[in-house]
Amino acid sequence: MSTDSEKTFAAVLTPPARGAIATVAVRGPAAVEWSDRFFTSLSKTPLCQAKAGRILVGNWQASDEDLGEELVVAKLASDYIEIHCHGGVQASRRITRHLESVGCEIGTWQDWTRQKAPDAIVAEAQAALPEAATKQAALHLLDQAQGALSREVVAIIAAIEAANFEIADQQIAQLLQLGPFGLHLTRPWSVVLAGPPNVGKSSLLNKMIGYDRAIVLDMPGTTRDVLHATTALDGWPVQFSDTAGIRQSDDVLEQAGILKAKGALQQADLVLVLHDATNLRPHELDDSLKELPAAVHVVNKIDLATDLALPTSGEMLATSAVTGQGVPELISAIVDHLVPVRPGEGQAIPFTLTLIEVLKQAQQFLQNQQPDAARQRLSDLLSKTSPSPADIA
Ligand SMILES: Nc1nc2c(ncn2[C@@H]2O[C@H](COP(=O)(O)OP(=O)(O)OP(=O)(O)O)[C@@H](O)[C@H]2O)c(=O)[nH]1
Ligand SMILES: [Mg+2]
Repeated sequence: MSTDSEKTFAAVLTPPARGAIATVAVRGPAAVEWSDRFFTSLSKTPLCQAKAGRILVGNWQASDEDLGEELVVAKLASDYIEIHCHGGVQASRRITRHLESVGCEIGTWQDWTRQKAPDAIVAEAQAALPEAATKQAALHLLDQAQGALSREVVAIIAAIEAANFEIADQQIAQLLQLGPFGLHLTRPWSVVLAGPPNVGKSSLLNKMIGYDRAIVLDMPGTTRDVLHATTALDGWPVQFSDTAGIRQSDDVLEQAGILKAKGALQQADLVLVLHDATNLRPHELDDSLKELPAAVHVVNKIDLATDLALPTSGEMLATSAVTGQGVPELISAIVDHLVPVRPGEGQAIPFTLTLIEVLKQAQQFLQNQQPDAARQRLSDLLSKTSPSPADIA
């Protein structure tokens, strides 16, 4: 079996979608030789004779029958070639097929990133970066891609090796506290709008996202399926789900919608339970909407109920989906619920389920007086030869 330093490896670095240009990168001892088998530059300079840093225009052709493709090849180092061909899927796939036919290993851009990253956590962060839905989420992932979490794990290993078990335990606990936040760097928070029919759930959704995503009608039972809309609140990615009004119903279709609505409640990070200011009946609320683990109660349509006396407890907010009154306050309340603690710049954050799981295992080992096992578990996280964090779970 060839080692990483012996093998020649290629990957398409651009997304498999429409685009003007696609880039295939080839690295390894045979990168130049194998590219030379297919590429003829206009100047007839073979890549093996070109200096590192040269960019050559030419033709990539597998055989005389093959029409070939005009493209650009950059020789970035004696073992590193970048081929810039036409965009889309087929042109780049043709090139990787040719390279594969002469023995080149083909991988994904994530494999490419993994190979170049200094450790497995950095590699995971680099692979996760394109999944970040907002700039703010991307900045925190960028910190991890630049080694913030790796350095913290190294510090914890050092604390264990120095027999500072209590400090190591605290450091792991601090990281674990940020776990739920870290998971949302690549996956939006889920906020579900729920309540009785006709209270204004769909209207409020539309108001908060700024466009008409859901149908609004003065008719109870308008929304049936669960509708999703993703947005950013204060820079954090949030997926809203609008649901069918929950009530007793004999209508089979409505019942199906209500069942879906109840299912959505289970997946939510936060539920906005809506009430109608013109018809406040909190005691008649369906059981599924009582005692939710995370809920904000919202009295909507306050523009129609000017003499309404609202409880001032702060758990009840008042809005008008028509005038927008109370909507900024509601958005602030949502953000405060979802992101109560905001990590600082450069802070270490575990950002995958596997990272969190391994940290928990290491903590458990420490608490069971098995420091060697804890240290090993943490070292595995960094190691590129051990299974990557994504493979461990
Ligand atoms: N005046 C006023 N009318 C509102 C407000 N919010 C919603 N409405 C009206 O109330 C009616 C019902 O609104 P929807 O948004 O469809 O209510 P819903 O809760 O989604 O209803 P279902 O999908 O049937 O459960 C529509 O006529 C809206 O225009 C509000 O804040 N003020
Ligand atoms: Mg609706």
